[in-house]
Amino acid sequence: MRLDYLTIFPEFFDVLGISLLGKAVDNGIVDIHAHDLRTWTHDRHRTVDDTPCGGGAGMVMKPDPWGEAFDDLLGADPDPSVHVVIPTPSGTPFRQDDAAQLSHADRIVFCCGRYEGIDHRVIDYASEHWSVHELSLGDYVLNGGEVAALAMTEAIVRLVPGVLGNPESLSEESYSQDQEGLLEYPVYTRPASWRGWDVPEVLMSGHHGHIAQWRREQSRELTRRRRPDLLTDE
Ligand SMILES: COc1cc(COC(=O)c2cn[nH]c2)cc(-c2cccnc2)c1
Repeated sequence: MRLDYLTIFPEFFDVLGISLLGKAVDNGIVDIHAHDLRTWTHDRHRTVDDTPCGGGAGMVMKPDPWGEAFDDLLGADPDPSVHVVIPTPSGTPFRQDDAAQLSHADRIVFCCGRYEGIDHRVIDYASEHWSVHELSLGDYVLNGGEVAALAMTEAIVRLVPGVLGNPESLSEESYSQDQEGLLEYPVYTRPASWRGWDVPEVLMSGHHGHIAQWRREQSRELTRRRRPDLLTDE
């Protein structure tokens, strides 16, 4: 899997060389390239933004640098197997299913917007050539798409076979299919008693059936309290 990041702050993505994703890069499972969008500017000030047509506060990212970056990175031939991801507050919610689908992609290009956003014709042009996903990390506004791109990257790449040491752990996570889309149950480890708090007895019983039942009940109760929207049968 090749991941490209178009951004005016490419150093944001140096962190991808650390830990799990770093190992995935070292193992050649993932190939990461961060690009400074100003590479594709030609004026003395390396300008990437301009005032919004129609007025309004703030600045908008000019289309030209993005178009020239696409030309260099992707060429002009349409290829639906290339996924262009634009993190934006106006996107569809990024969910585990999106991470799962994108984990099968051979190529993902993250377009990290700043200011008030990117000239919409960039999205129109990209949509004619590649598979474009305008995705929101959550209902809040960030100064740029870089932090969202990092979070989405981790959610996607950890699902790629060979990246995680223990793939079984994926099946028991919140939102995973095996977890029936419920929140993950509370977890514990040693010591059995800590500052007056004990590990629930059932987890020390060695009775796998009771433990599984307790975990299912905990997941349902937690989901009912915190995320009733995830419960389908109520
Ligand atoms: C591509 O267009 C963008 C992108 C971003 C950065 O992403 C997020 O904030 C985000 C992504 N998931 N959830 C939030 C921010 C703006 C923006 C800023 C200020 C006012 N209005 C819009 C625009």
